[in-house]
Amino acid sequence: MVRDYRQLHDPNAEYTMRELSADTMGLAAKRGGGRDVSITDVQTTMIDGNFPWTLVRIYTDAGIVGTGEAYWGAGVPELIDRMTPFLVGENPLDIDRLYEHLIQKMSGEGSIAGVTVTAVSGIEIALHDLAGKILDVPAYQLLGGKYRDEVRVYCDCHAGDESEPDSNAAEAERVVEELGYDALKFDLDVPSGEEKDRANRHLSDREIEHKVEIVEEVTDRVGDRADVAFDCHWSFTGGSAKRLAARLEEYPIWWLEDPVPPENHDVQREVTQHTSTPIAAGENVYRKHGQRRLVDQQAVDILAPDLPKVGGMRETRKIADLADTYYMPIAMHNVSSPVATMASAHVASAIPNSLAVEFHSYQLGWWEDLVEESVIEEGSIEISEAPGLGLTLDLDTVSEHMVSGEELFDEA
Ligand SMILES: O=C(O)[C@@H](O)[C@H](O)[C@H](O)CO
Ligand SMILES: [Mg+2]
Repeated sequence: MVRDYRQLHDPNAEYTMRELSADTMGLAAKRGGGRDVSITDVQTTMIDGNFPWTLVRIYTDAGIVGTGEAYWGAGVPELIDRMTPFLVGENPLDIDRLYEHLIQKMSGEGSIAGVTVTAVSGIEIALHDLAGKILDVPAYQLLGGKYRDEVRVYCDCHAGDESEPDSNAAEAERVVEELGYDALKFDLDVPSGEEKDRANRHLSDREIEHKVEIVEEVTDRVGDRADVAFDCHWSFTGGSAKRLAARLEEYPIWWLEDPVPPENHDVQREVTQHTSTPIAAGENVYRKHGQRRLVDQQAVDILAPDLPKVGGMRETRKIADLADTYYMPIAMHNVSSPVATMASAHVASAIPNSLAVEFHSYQLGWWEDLVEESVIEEGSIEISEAPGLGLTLDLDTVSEHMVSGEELFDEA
């Protein structure tokens, strides 16, 4: 016999597991859904975008298909192929259990933990899309409902338009005025002179002053209209990062990102605690277990997990809740197609502490053509009430931009 909350009120009531699930099935059926669904297949295809975006589709015996996306990485489609037998026959609504199941199965096989988590993330997102469609609710409802109808998006302008002498400032102005963003990011590790490689380098004060100039030009030009972050791509030593961050304290910057390499959280913490310049990091850290240390150690001011890499939608929700116990905002890193961008937006809508979600592909004319819906407008994403992620893949555009040798998905 199974005890449940009804037995607290009616001690004589007894329900078996079968009766309980029949009850739940009845509720779902009334909503037009139904719990009696099994996974039949999982397919992937890769798009030649800013990165090789890996789209994932989960097929079911109810004819309902869920779409997700994994962050790029070597071997991700192969890993997803290896996970498919662990999913076939399972109920796609058991998202948390299936997530754990895959993590357990795949680590048992000795795969590289990081990329395996990336592959699981793509599946986890597709399960949310699928569950939303089965239950006929938008994905944010599976995560606790909405804090906000619109999610703020910041535009990663990379290194600016390199044909312009003051390229960052000119591009900042263009993106604010023509594209309607009020939140931007620029690279601050653009190679110049001897700074050729992206490693953890010691910076001379001359090099630091060059970076200060970039920050000054951009914030002078758009600082009254836009928040601007600067990304260092984990390039500097702790000592140089501290000196740079201290120098930037007088400028109105949103955050300084990844000044030091991601492996050593103690160095990250040292930099963050040494300066009033807000420090963000997190895009290279996996699962709540990795992110927990950044939070607990207060090693960052702003946490920047990448949803289709860190473990998916529920994992990001859990990480956001951990961060919230330290009043720490979440600025989701995102370099994905519209699929994982929309997954990030649903989570950003459902968590209390979302600051903004990144958009990395403003120079790629066909990014939005991958789906039938409009995604980003005037620097924000409106969360739709359509079931699941609320997106329909445009298979013609997918096929046009597939990495060579990839196969198109089966029709739903
Ligand atoms: O925060 C960002 O968008 C960057 O760190 C990108 O992920 C990086 O340039 C990819 O190699
Ligand atoms: Mg970054």
